[in-house]
Parts: sequence; C-alpha cells; structure tokens
Amino acid sequence: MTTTLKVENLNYRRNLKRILADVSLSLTGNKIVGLLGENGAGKTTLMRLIAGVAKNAKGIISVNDKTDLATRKSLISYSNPLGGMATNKRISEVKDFYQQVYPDFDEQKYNQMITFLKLDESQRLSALSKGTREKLVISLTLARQASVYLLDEPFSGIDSMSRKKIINSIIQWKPADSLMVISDHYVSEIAPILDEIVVVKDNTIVVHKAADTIREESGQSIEDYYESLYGEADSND
Ligand SMILES: Nc1ncnc2c1ncn2[C@@H]1O[C@H](COP(=O)(O)OP(=O)(O)OP(=O)(O)O)[C@@H](O)[C@H]1O
Repeated sequence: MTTTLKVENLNYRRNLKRILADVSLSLTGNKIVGLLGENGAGKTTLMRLIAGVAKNAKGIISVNDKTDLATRKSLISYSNPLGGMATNKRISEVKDFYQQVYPDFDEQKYNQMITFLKLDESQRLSALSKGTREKLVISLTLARQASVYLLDEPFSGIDSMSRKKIINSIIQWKPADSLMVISDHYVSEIAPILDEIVVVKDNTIVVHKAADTIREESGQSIEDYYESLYGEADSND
C-alpha cells in the first residue's frame, strides 16, 4: 500500500508562543523527504506532533487516512531520543523494551544494523557517547517495519565517516512503499538521497518541492537553493 501522510491546517502554540501556523503538507509514496529549516524553525515540533508525542495542536494529521492517535503511532516510527529510558539500562534491555512495545520490530534487521554500526549490546546508556547513542536510536527506529519514519537530526553527533556510511545505507534499510522524513543541518550530505524537500520558516512550510525540480528550475544544488531562501530574506530586511 502506498503511504500517505497528510497534515492539514496545523496550528500549535506553547506558553502563548505561536510555534506552527497553518501548516499543511501532503506526502505520498515511497520517498525520502528532507525537512529543512534553521534552528528553532519548528522541525522537531512538527515531527513530534505527527508522531503523537506532542499533542494539543489544532488541525488534522493522518497516515493512510487514519487520524486516531493509536493507529498513527502504530504506523509511524519516530526517532525518539530515549529520554524516558533509565540510564542504567543496557542496549540489550532497550532492545527488549522496543520488541515488547512494537509488534513490527524486526530483530533480524536490528541485529544487522547494530553489527553494521558496531554497537556493543552490553553497554549501558549512561556510558554511550552522543554519536553512539544516536546510532542506537537510528537502529531502533529503522528496525520497526513502519509506514512512516521520522528521523529528527539523526546524524548530528555522529562522525563524518559513519554519517556517510549510514546515509549510503539508509535506502536499503527503508522498507519499500514507506515514507521517510529526515531533518538535518548537513544539507549537502543528505541531498543525494532526498526525493523531496520541505522547508520550515517563520512558523510554517514555505517550500515543498521535488529535489529534481529544484535542481532543474533553479540550476542550483539543494544546499545552495536552501541557503538562497535565507539570503533573499536578509536582503529584503
Ligand atoms: N516546550 C516548549 N515551550 C515553549 N517553546 C517551545 C517549546 N518547545 C519548543 N519551543 C519553541 O518552538 C520553536 C520551534 O522549536 P523546534 O525545536 O521545533 O525547532 P527546530 O526547527 O527543530 O530547531 P533545531 O534545528 O534547533 O532543532 C522554538 O522557537 C522553540 O523555542
């Protein structure tokens, strides 16, 4: 089944501050989508709302036309940063927890990923470096056989060699027909695997285009095009 993720007129405030305003987005098919935007633009908030981790927004969020939270959560694998996990837990125990909670958890795939990423299952969370922790989050998130993957800055603490290795492998790990949304500040590194680009700016989505369309229409790389969105704004100030 072709996956469809729809966000319709999403509005979200926290402590009287407007964080997302009239956000609408429709993503369909077997794609990898880059969610770009400067610090504080609202990328994490948008992913948390779609994943159902953050609540109380106005608007409609649906996956395959299903809007109820339980169904959405069962269809979406979100790179939750393990905040609720006790730090004395070993990687193997975190894996056990995921396996119990998510019926779609594929242990074989998880094992392949932790071998590829050289994770030691006996290590406790408290002993993990930032990058190793992120590798664990990527493994846990992609081990689920979900319809939608939301990866929020998955590579920020990971060394550049491992980052390239992961980015080059992500297409193999992504199940056919699933949608993957990746937010990242290393635009040039992820650009080669992106099918579409979504840019969040000034509390809303200002661009949603196919990566190839951007390259053809603007004659620019994705990174240069993205940076030009900010350059133009500055010159208008
Ligand atoms: N709990 C909160 N209470 C109040 N404001 C919040 C809260 N969480 C986020 N914000 C604000 O919402 C805005 C969007 O934050 P968000 O973390 O979604 O941005 P982001 O695009 O993911 O940024 P980054 O690239 O730095 O991760 C920011 O201005 C932030 O200060």
